[in-house]
Amino acid sequence: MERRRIGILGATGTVGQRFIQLLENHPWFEIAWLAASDRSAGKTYGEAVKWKLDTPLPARVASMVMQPNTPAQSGVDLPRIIFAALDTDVALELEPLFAEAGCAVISNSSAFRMTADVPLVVPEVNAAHLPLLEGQKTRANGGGYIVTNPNCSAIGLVLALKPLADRFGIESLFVSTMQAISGAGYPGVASLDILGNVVPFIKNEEEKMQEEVFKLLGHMNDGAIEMLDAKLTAHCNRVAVIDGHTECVSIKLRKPAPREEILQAWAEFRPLQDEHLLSAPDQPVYYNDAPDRPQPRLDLMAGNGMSTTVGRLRPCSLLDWKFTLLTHNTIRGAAGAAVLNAEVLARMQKLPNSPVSEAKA
Ligand SMILES: NC(=O)C1=CN([C@@H]2O[C@H](COP(=O)(O)OP(=O)(O)OC[C@H]3O[C@@H](n4cnc5c(N)ncnc54)[C@H](OP(=O)(O)O)[C@@H]3O)[C@@H](O)[C@H]2O)C=CC1
Ligand SMILES: N[C@@H](CC(=O)OP(=O)(O)O)C(=O)O
Repeated sequence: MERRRIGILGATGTVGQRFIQLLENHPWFEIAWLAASDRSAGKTYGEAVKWKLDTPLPARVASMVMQPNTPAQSGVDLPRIIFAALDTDVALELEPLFAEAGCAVISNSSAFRMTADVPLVVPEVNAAHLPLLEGQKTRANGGGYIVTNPNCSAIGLVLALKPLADRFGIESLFVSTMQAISGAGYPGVASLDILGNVVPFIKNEEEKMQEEVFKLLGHMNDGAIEMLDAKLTAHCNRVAVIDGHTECVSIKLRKPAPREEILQAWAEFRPLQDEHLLSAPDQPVYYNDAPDRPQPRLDLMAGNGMSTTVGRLRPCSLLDWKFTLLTHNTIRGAAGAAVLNAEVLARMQKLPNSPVSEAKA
């Protein structure tokens, strides 16, 4: 695979830092451009960032100069692949500018997830939706486009649901989340609000989970997404955990589903196994049969943070079955998901040329 220059927009934030950690030694991508707010432009990355990860900030990246955050102002040769980790209101304004400038914008934000011609993708679940981006390329003329990954709670949920949807069909679903504080970005939730506490509200989260799951599990029909026809209700809560979103799920299926067949559906769910993608975990849904798992402290890094761990499958007296799942919100739920989307686009030869040899500085 030819190595490509990439940029990171929102590089100083919680998700931006994960991008740096995941991409610094990535054999297909080279970090060549960084930008965030006007507060950061002109500083070195090391000066602009409050590095919060438990691996060292790479020295090469620390010395890079943060660029202005619009394509027209960029001082160095703009890469044509941009990983974006911006707040939604900022993404609404900036992401289209980069797409119109001919960039593939691989976005984390919710700004365009539900836009009809923007793919909302988890590759194991709905890589078949990626051709939607062709409609955007026609409009923008420059060959740029936006591809999005879902809300971090929706990602873990659809990984566990997809094998069940395919084998048994989903009729209705109840999900209650316990979401880590890193999901709120930095500095996020005040320590006085969250320590020793649970906050039963995350703005817009329940709405996003409810609508995104239907698009993710929908089917392409005549060039558009036909949403999943099911009922879903979500309760979203913030808990005093640093990383890792836990979700308790009760589900009603359309066909009888014996326990062994559900476990088999998860175990056999390896849709990307022949694609040789660097960030794809061998086992996207890992079932842990211990009675008290999954737990954020113990199961967070399954599949290098890219697997969803499921446990506690048991009958539900209201619906059919219930289980618990855990997903790393800033890796599988954010930066890792976007990197995997880019790897799939690279394999499909849908990424613009962004050759390393053209780098100016
Ligand atoms: N945290 C998580 O688990 C997940 C987050 N997401 C989504 O990813 C996006 C980023 O989240 P997160 O990293 O947590 O947020 P943070 O608040 O930690 O980081 C925000 C980033 O955006 C930059 N920024 C702020 N204002 C502007 C601006 N006007 N122009 C350009 N850049 C700006 C900041 O730069 P500066 O340092 O200069 O202020 C910073 O780099 C959000 O849309 C979020 O909803 C998605 C999935 C999971
Ligand atoms: N809102 C999520 C993080 C996230 O995924 O947000 P968004 O859907 O805006 O990208 C959380 O607080 O944990």
